[in-house]
Order: sequence, then C-alpha cells, then structure tokens
Amino acid sequence: MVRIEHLSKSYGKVAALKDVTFDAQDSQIFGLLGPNGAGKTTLLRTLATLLAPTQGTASVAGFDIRKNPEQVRRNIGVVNGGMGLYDRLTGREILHYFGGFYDMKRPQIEERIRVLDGFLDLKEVLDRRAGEYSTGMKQKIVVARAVIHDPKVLILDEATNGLDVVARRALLDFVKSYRSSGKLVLYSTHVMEEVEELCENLAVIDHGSLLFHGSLQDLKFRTRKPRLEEAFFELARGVSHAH
Ligand SMILES: Nc1ncnc2c1ncn2[C@@H]1O[C@H](COP(=O)(O)OP(=O)(O)OP(=O)(O)O)[C@@H](O)[C@H]1O
Repeated sequence: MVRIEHLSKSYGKVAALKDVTFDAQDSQIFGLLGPNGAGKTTLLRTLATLLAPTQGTASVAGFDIRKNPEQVRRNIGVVNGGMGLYDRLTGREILHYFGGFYDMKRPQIEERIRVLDGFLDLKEVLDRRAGEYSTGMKQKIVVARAVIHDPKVLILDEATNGLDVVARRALLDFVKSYRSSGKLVLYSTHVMEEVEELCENLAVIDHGSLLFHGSLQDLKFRTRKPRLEEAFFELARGVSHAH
C-alpha cells in the first residue's frame, strides 16, 4: 500500500506538488493521471526516495520515505521509460547485477528469472548482449530488472511511451498479471485509454494539485461524463472556474 500525506515539492519558485494527499491499496492498478507538467514524475520520484519532499511525507508498505528510505527502496520497483542498459552485458548478467543490489543470492536470482520468464518470455534476451536488443527486447529486461526483487509496489511512469503495439500489449499484460499476484501497480500516464483499460481507482493531478481521488466510476458519476477524457476536462474546467 502507498500513502501520500500532504506532500509538497518545489523546485526553487516552481511548486510542482501542492499539499497532495491520497492513498492506494494493494491488488490493483492505480492510475495517476495528469497532463504534461502536472507533477506526476515529481510525485513518483519523491515516492521512490529519489527526491526529497519540501513538505509532507509518504509511505510505501508502511515505511516512511523520510525515516526508512532503504526499506522503501526494497519495496518498490520503477519503470520510467528510460532504458539505461549496459550494452556489453547480457540480460542474465543485468538481472544478476540488479539482484545483487538487493542482497539476493545467485540461486535466488536464477529462480526469480525462471518465474519472470513465465510472465515476460525472456528466452530471447537472457543470453544476448543488450547492445543487440530491439526496443521491445530492451523493455522486457527493463521490466524484469524493476521487479527482480519481487517488490510490493511497481511504479510505471509513462512506461508505454515509444513502444510499438506488440511491446505495449506485452507490458500491459504483465502489469495486469502483477496486480493478480496481490501487488499494487502505480500507473502514471496521460493516455486516458490506458487508465480506462487498467484502473479502477485513480488520482488526477494538474498544476501540482490533486483534483480527484477515487474510483473511475465515481469520477464519471460526479462529473456526469461517461468518458474519462470528458470527465477529466470537466474537472480541470471546475478548477479554472474556481480561480
Ligand atoms: N528539476 C527541475 N527543476 C525545475 N523545475 C522542474 C524540475 N523538474 C520538474 N520541474 C517542473 O515541475 C513541474 C512538474 O513536472 P513533472 O515532470 O513532475 O510533471 P509530469 O506530470 O511528470 O509531466 P510529464 O507528463 O510532462 O512528464 C513542471 O512545471 C516542471 O517544469
């Protein structure tokens, strides 16, 4: 489970997050929806302990990002669209390298690779060097790397950007299977169809503020809009009228 409590983050004069509070329970894909510059990446990077909050705090699986950053990192995996693979390493070597960060022993990593192969079909990538991978192959290792330590929370930040339909579908299927194993997936995107397909609950942010937190159904009911895109614009319009 993830809990965000009165979280604010400023970069100098830019207030990227303003007093954001919501929580997300396990066994679901929770959507984080907002236009470019809304503050999604800032929120997720703060949650991943890569950025320090200006005010407020958050917790992952009961561990506070300020007090227990090490435990937070053990409980999350992040896929953020960046690939950053070492060209000369094979997929297997990359996964061993990352497993080592979490103090996993070699047999434990091999066992985990076997499990992940069942979900991600890693055969074509395990014994080839990353320098020879296609984008879809890279994506498989990036995802496997993010969950090598079987984290309770998986964060995806605009993770389908730049993928073709096949690679995109493979990623969405994996995300669904991760949810089925009882985990929480935080799914950040500006693509409304992905939220419609994957998420029951979501948080909508714009200009650093939380506009909505609840179920997709509730959002449509409250805005009286049957489509998420219309519901989103209705929310944003309500805010600009209030100002
Ligand atoms: N390192 C930084 N220094 C200064 N301002 C920043 C920095 N990173 C982000 N910002 C600003 O903070 C705000 C929120 O940005 P953020 O990247 O969190 O939004 P986002 O919702 O992830 O957007 P996108 O969908 O475009 O990635 C924007 O106004 C952005 O310009």
